[in-house]
Formats: sequence, C-alpha cells, structure tokens
Amino acid sequence: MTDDVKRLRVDLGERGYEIIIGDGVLRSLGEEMRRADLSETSHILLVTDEHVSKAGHLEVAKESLEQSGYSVTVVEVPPGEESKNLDQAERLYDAAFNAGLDRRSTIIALGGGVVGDLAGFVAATYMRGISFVQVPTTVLAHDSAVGGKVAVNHPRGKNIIGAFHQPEFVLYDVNTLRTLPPREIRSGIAEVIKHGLIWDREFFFWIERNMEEMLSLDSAILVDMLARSCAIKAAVVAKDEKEQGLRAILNYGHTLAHAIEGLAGYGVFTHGEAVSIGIAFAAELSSRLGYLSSQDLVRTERCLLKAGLPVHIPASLSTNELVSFMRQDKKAIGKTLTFVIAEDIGRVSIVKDVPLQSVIDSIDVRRERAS
Ligand SMILES: NC(=O)c1ccc[n+]([C@@H]2O[C@H](COP(=O)([O-])OP(=O)(O)OC[C@H]3O[C@@H](n4cnc5c(N)ncnc54)[C@H](O)[C@@H]3O)[C@@H](O)[C@H]2O)c1
Ligand SMILES: O=C(O)C(=O)C[C@@H](O)[C@H](O)[C@H](O)COP(=O)(O)O
Ligand SMILES: [Zn+2]
Repeated sequence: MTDDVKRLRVDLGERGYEIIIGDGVLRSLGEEMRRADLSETSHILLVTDEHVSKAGHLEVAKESLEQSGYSVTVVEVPPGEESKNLDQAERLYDAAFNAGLDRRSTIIALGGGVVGDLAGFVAATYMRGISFVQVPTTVLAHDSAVGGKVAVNHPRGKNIIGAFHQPEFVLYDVNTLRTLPPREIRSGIAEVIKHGLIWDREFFFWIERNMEEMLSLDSAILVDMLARSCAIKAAVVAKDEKEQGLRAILNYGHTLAHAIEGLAGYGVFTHGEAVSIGIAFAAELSSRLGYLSSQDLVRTERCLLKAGLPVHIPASLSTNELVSFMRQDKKAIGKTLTFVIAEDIGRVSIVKDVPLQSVIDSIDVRRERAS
C-alpha cells in the first residue's frame, strides 16, 4: 500500500461520509468498518460479481473483514447491466434473509456501478433500509459509489425503480482497476470528462493533458483523477442531495445516453460509451441553441475521442424512438424535452422545453454515417 491515501468528505451534516482513495486500501476494509462506527454490525452481506471475484478482489475484501472479526456471507450476481433488475434484487433479499440479516447488519457492494446500484437498492429497501458501504472496482464507479442514487432498471426506463440511500463510507482501491478490460477503463473516463465539463474548467484541461497516463493507469494520476472527480460529485450532492434542482447537472449527456442504453438493449453499450455519445450530442445541441461556442464543441468531442470513446449515434436507432424515449426522462415534467446544456467548458445549465426541431437536427448531425 502506498502512503498517498486521500480522504474526502461528502458533507451531508450528520449523515456525511468519507471517500477513501488509495493504492492497496482494500486490505483495510475491516479497519475502515470499525473507523466508520460499524463495529456493532451483526452480519455482512458482501455483494459482488464473478469478474470481480475471479480477479482476486473478493478474497482480499473478505479476508480483511474476517480478520477484523466480522461474519460475512458472499453473494455473486451475474456480471453486467442485465443484472440491474428486480429478479436479481429478489435473489439478494433471499440471501439477506437466509444469512439472518437484521437492522444492525450491513450490505457491502464490491464491484462496478451495477453491483453498487443493485446492492444499494436492496440495502435501501430491506427492512426499510440498513447500512450500506460502497467498494467501487471500476473507474466509472467513482461516480456511482458517491451520492446515494441506487436503482434497478425497468424495460421502459433506466434506473426507474430506485431510492436515495447514502453509503456509510466509500473505499476506493485503485489497485483493483488494474484488472479491468481496456474498454471499461475508457468507459469510466466518460464520467470523469463529464465532471470536468459540468463544473471545473481547469480539471477538464488537466484531463486533456493527462489522458495517456489516465488510460495507462498511472497510480499517482489515477488517485488525483478520481479524487478530483469524486470531489466534484460530492460538492454537487452536498448542495442538492435529492435532485431538487442543481444535481440534475450530473445528468449531462444522460438524456440521450439512457435512450441509447434502453433501446439498443441494456449491456450492448457500456454506460460510459452511451454517456460519451450523449455528451457529444448535448454539446452539439448546446451549440445549435447558441449557448456553446464552436471551438468548445470541437474541444469536447476531441477529448472524448482521445479517450477512445464513441461519439456517434448508432444508425440502427431511429430518431422517432430516441425522441419518444427522451420524453420519458426523469428530468422532464410531462412530455417536454429537458436537457442539461453546456454554456462553456466547466459550466452547464438545465434548459426546459427545448424545441423539438433542434433536437432532431442535432441527432441527425451526430448520427453514424454508413461508410
Ligand atoms: N448511482 C449513480 O449515481 C450512478 C452513476 C453512474 C453510473 N451508474 C450506473 O453504473 C452502472 C455502470 O457501472 P460500471 O461501468 O462500473 O459497470 P459494471 O458494474 O457492469 O462493470 C463493468 C464490467 O467490469 C467488470 N468488473 C468490475 N470491476 C472489475 C475489476 N476490478 N476487474 C475486472 N473486471 C471488473 C464487471 O464485472 C463488468 O463486466 C450503470 O448501471 C449505470 O447506470 C450509477
Ligand atoms: O448522481 C447523479 O445524480 C447522476 O445523475 C450521475 C449519473 O452519472 C448516473 O448515471 C445516474 O445513475 C443517473 O441517474 P438518473 O436519475 O438519471 O437515473
Ligand atoms: Zn452516469
């Protein structure tokens, strides 16, 4: 373990919590449980998926918890977005019952955003809510592990069945990221770029300069990148935990992304790939509506491409079905089209009642061309 461990705080008053980021910190999971006042935990349900356990991270986490005196039951869900559903949630409720979990028990999510969202949803609802800890193992999960949005998908909409349920703490070991396939590293960088674009111009420039080191998982760069990105997320969540207004900016690129994920079939595109296409589209729309300069539009797209991310809407998805799906977005009231719009690099706002024709034109421009 390196000495360079960063501790950030999500400031939610008495319910505030720490995000601990470092290389090798998974081995201190048991100690962190005690530090976070979870010494009285009667039993732990440790939820993970097969890729995470095969990569060796489950063993490290379990050993650390058992050495600290906790009794642990492990449940694995099948890897991938297809597992974020009520059937898998029910499997976890069964496992919780069978393991004898009570209101003093804790559910720990060890994995990417799918495991985090699913296990978090079960923790939010089992016995009306029990303690929950996030141990993210993907780059993308720097976003999902912080902020308390937990959910499962519905065939007609992403994250439609969910809750706000904050974790007790987030333990982020960058060493776990070394077993990720390159596609998943790139996917996670889409949300890092999003955080720069919505909040912090300097951070976006830093991302542009450090993309190669980010992709090659340089340890110091990774810790910095995740700490800065998590700090942005934490700042937004602290100001508007339940998305009454400001928090919706975290949805930049997501109106189209969720439509692509839902229509292509969950799991065809990774969430980050869909977000990348969604950001390229949202930047185009922002420029078309007169908010974003053409230089910043080009700069946004260039950064996504530098990360090896897709920026074009798949030809197989029709404009009509994309628009209908986007009308059901959670940000929209009624059937209006609401988007997070970029005004500058590092600054966005929420715009309601966006004209349909501008949306259609932006889809057309961003659509993949047959070669
Ligand atoms: N709650 C939120 O605020 C929030 C924010 C962003 C995204 N999300 C959700 O997160 C999900 C996407 O998360 P994700 O991209 O982490 O997907 P994921 O959890 O499916 O993980 C991606 C892939 O990597 C594998 N994997 C995970 N960790 C690994 C490791 N260390 N080594 C090797 N393989 C590993 C997984 O098994 C999976 O195959 C989506 O469902 C999205 O909606 C939620
Ligand atoms: O935390 C948030 O708020 C976000 O919007 C972060 C997004 O990256 C994330 O994909 C989230 O799950 C989307 O939430 P939803 O409410 O649009 O389903
Ligand atoms: Zn997202």
